[in-house]
Parts: sequence; C-alpha cells; structure tokens
Amino acid sequence: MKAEDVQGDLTEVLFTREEIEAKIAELAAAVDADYRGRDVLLVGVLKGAVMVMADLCRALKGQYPMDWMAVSSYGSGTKSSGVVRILKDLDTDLSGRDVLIVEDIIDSGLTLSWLRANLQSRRAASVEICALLRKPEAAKTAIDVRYVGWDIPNEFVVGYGLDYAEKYRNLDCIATLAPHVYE
Ligand SMILES: O=P(O)(O)OC[C@H]1O[C@H](OP(=O)(O)OP(=O)(O)O)[C@H](O)[C@@H]1O
Ligand code: HPA
Repeated sequence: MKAEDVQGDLTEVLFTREEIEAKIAELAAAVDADYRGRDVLLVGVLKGAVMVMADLCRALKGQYPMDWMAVSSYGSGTKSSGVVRILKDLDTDLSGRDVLIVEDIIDSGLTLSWLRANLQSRRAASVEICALLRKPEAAKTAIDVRYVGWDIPNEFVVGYGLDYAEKYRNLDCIATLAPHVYE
C-alpha cells in the first residue's frame, strides 16, 4: 500500500520507501562491521519489526540466525501502558549468546528497557539494540541503543510495520497519522 492509497489519513510522509531502503543498508553495514563472523542471534519484536527484520537480515552479509518475540504494551491505542506482556517467547536458549534486538520504534522506551533486562536475565553474553526510529522527546527512560535509523518528532507514525489499531502496517513508507483518525 502506498501513501496515496490512504492519503486523507496521513499528514506527512516522513520517509519514502527508497529512503528506508538506503537507511536499512547503512544499518546493515554497521551491524556487519561489528558482528560479522560472530554467532549473533537477531531477535525481532513482533509485529512491528517484521519489515525491518525482513529487509535488514537480507541486507546483512554474514550469517545471522533469528528468533522472534511478541510483546505488547500498547493495547489498541496510541499510548504505552508501560505494562509489558510476553505474547510469544523465544525458542532459543540465550545463555552465552550475543543478542541483537531488532525493533521498529523506541517511543517511551519502556518496551525495550524491559525487554533488554528480560533477555539479560537469561544470561545472554550481550544484548544490543537496533531500532529504525526513535522519539527522543517521548523518552520515559534512558536506553543505550547501538544502532538507530532516525530520530523523529514526538508524533504518532504508521507504515513499514508500524500500526494504528492493526492498520497501516503494509504502507510502504513511514508517515505521520492525521489526528482525526485516532481522536
Ligand atoms: O518505546 P515504547 O513506548 O515502549 O514503544 C515501542 C513499542 O511499541 C510498539 O509495539 P506495540 O506494543 O504497539 O506492538 P506491535 O509491534 O505489535 O505493533 C513498537 O513495535 C515497540 O515494540
Ligand atoms: O508512533 C508509533 N506508531 C506506531 N506504533 C507505535 N508504538 C509506539 N510508538 C508508535
């Protein structure tokens, strides 16, 4: 789906499909430079990170096994509840493993700070984070993020995996959602 297919619902396209592709290639080069040749597990966070993971892993040159978790802190709205629930856990034993969490967005930071602590408690050797988007003004907790695509303003965004009430995930760009859609 393209921006013109849901134009009235969006206020601005922040990043086009081409810009996202170029950014993913940059992130992949940085990850390869640090990790290629090591046994690193990519952990994708469902469902938002599906697109990032699908494109990032194909842009990587090394071998990177992957696993998935589903956690939820947003319910169906635009505000984080701060309460994180595991909806689907990893299949992989993390003890002694280097882990790279792949995420679409860091908003309040509550999901990832909880998730990183959770994975560290499973005796992972290291847990780093790669996130395509981050909202610095929305941060409710400080997180050390090794790879970030873009810092964005504190507005609700959709597309490229990011949803509002399960819609817009299949938009090929990233755009701000018009307030009339969720108010
Ligand atoms: O920094 P935070 O404020 O915690 O927000 C970030 C989290 O919110 C979104 O997930 P969501 O719970 O909406 O689930 P989804 O990935 O299935 O869309 C997103 O994918 C992150 O996991
Ligand atoms: O801006 C956002 N858009 C979609 N999902 C999200 N989850 C946290 N922040 C966002």
